[in-house]
Amino acid sequence: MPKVLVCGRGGSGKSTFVTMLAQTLGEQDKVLVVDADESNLGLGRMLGIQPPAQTLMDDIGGKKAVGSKLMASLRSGGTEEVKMFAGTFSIGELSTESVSWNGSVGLAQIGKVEHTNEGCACPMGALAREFLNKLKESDEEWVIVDTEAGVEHFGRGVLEGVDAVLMIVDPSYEAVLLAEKAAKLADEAGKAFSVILNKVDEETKSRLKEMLEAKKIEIAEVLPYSTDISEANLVGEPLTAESLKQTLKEIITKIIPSSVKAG
Ligand SMILES: Nc1ncnc2c1ncn2[C@@H]1O[C@H](COP(=O)(O)OP(=O)(O)OP(=O)(O)O)[C@@H](O)[C@H]1O
Repeated sequence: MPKVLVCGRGGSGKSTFVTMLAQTLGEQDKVLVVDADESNLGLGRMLGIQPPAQTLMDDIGGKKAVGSKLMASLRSGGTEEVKMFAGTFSIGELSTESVSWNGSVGLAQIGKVEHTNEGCACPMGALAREFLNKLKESDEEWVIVDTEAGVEHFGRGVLEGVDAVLMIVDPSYEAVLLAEKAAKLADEAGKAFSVILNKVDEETKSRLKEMLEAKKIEIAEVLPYSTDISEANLVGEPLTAESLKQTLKEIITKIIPSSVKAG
């Protein structure tokens, strides 16, 4: 199954969507959710999964070690390749300390900003790129990547190892502009790109459709504003995808038509 990267502007609903998609896919397959947002702390809570004991960054020696490898590569003028993993690996080979499982859905975190003045997030971007490039999922496994707001991860090449990019667009002009930029960047990288409208009502849905169609951006699906979702997030409860399950299945079918099995 494919690796899917979910992006969007801040607060558009990326983590909410990733959670519900993972729950829906988890009914039939194994799903690894990769949290590539170094600032946000809420994904584990939404998924109802205790975050893993350590991040993938900790697992390979910490941010300083990765930063030194990046510096060495820069000093060599690019001749010294940055290698964080010896070769390819499967989901099952990831250490138990760096993935937490709840049934068929697992959560891994690239790394988090832990200290003031700790420097830029480039090591996280480099790690996310190599991790996704070298992780080989089977036909029964999905990888869903939750990203930081904006398009920085496009610049860092995080999408290199993924198969499809889903962009969450909430009702705002900024989201439309970002969708236009993300569509161009995904096209440049040769990745399938689809837009999901989120938190819309009938009025905002048709306005957004017009604006995106004018920019030749196709809308894969529409998720309405849901009071169940906003209430669960308000009190910090895990989310459930029950009311939106059919829509999510349609989204999955559009990403990869053969993925939804009978029953
Ligand atoms: N379909 C929806 N209906 C109602 N509220 C929603 C919906 N989707 C998301 N929300 C609300 O929008 C807010 C932002 O959602 P979420 O944290 O998933 O966004 P995000 O894009 O991951 O944010 P960040 O950029 O901070 O990582 C939350 O309060 C959530 O409850």
